[in-house]
Amino acid sequence: MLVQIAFTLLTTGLLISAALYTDSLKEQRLWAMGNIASCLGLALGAATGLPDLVHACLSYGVMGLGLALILRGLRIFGRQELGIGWMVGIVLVPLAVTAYFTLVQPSLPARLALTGMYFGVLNWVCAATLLRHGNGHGVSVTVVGFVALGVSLFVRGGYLLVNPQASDQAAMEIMNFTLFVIPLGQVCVMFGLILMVVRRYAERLRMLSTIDALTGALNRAALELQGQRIMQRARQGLRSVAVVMIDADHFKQINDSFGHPVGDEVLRHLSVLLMGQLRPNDLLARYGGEEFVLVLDGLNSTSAVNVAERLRQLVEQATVTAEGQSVRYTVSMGVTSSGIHGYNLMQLISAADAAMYEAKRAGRNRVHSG
Ligand SMILES: Nc1nc2c(ncn2[C@@H]2O[C@H](COP(=O)(O)OP(=O)(O)OP(=O)(O)O)[C@@H](O)[C@H]2O)c(=O)[nH]1
Repeated sequence: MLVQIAFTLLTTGLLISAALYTDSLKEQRLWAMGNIASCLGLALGAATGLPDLVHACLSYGVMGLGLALILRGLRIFGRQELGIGWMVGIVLVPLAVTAYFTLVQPSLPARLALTGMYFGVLNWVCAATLLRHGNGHGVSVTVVGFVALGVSLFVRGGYLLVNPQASDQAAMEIMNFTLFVIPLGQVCVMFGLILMVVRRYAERLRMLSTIDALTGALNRAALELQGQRIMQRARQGLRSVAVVMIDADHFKQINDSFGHPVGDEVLRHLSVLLMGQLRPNDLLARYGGEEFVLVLDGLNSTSAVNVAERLRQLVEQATVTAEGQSVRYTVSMGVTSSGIHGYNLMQLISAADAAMYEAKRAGRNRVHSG
């Protein structure tokens, strides 16, 4: 048990130290607190000198709290919540079992068996929660750990319930099995949780480095990287690729008349509207202040002009409401494709930009191809 506590403390230390260096994840803090509570519960279980009921309630209550915190972290990891009511319930069940089998119908084996089986089931609930809401190596390792912990706690509790006085060979084997599996399960859970945290931070970093914070569209660097890939795949598959440059008309006037925050809202609106119309392989990127680029995989210039015209009309018909004001705006678009300028992304962007300026010169709120 000492090794188990030492290992849990070590991994908790890792979770906490990672939290100190970065803007930490809420689930990471909950898992760290849950681990500390579990260790404390285990240590209290081994403590002596306290009245039996107090000793058992403290130990099981704190262990229950540890698992409730870990389960809450797992739900948050899966973008869900676990209410305080559920957490209190999770802690109260082992307390009620302990009180019943100490005060009402005293039986140490029944108490140990039922609380063990209960903690086993809670570990399975943790595994099921993760399986429903997560994926990746970290999740697999953690699920294996929770399942192993659940099996060993449940089997040990179940055997004790059926054979309260057993001290035969089978009892020894079950004890040896659980003594081997529980620390192993704990190791899997701890490493799995750390892997899951690392993956979340990697996802966060990738988001920050590829997504434009204001509009949610790709940023310019991501456009260049992902756009090149689309070009390459399209060239190999002998498909056409179209590029559309989109620029909000008289945007300076919108900022000047309604204020910068309303201008920001207009940009967000445009981005959401465009994203809602894209197919999975298309790209939308914010190219500059009020300029966006669309990369449309598999479209030639004629089809891309039709798409652009439909988008232009959608923007023209929309009203943006922000800061208590209603704003209508229009966009000018330039369209080109690989059929005219080849599969060089930067060349296509620059041709689409030139076509867009033609649309501006011709009076704005229109689509030009070039
Ligand atoms: N609100 C807001 N404004 C921005 C942002 N980025 C750039 N702008 C503004 O966008 C405006 C662009 O103005 P211009 O380049 O003159 O273009 P325009 O007024 O749209 O005129 P045309 O393109 O010729 O129709 C500038 O006033 C920039 O300050 C942003 O993130 N938010």
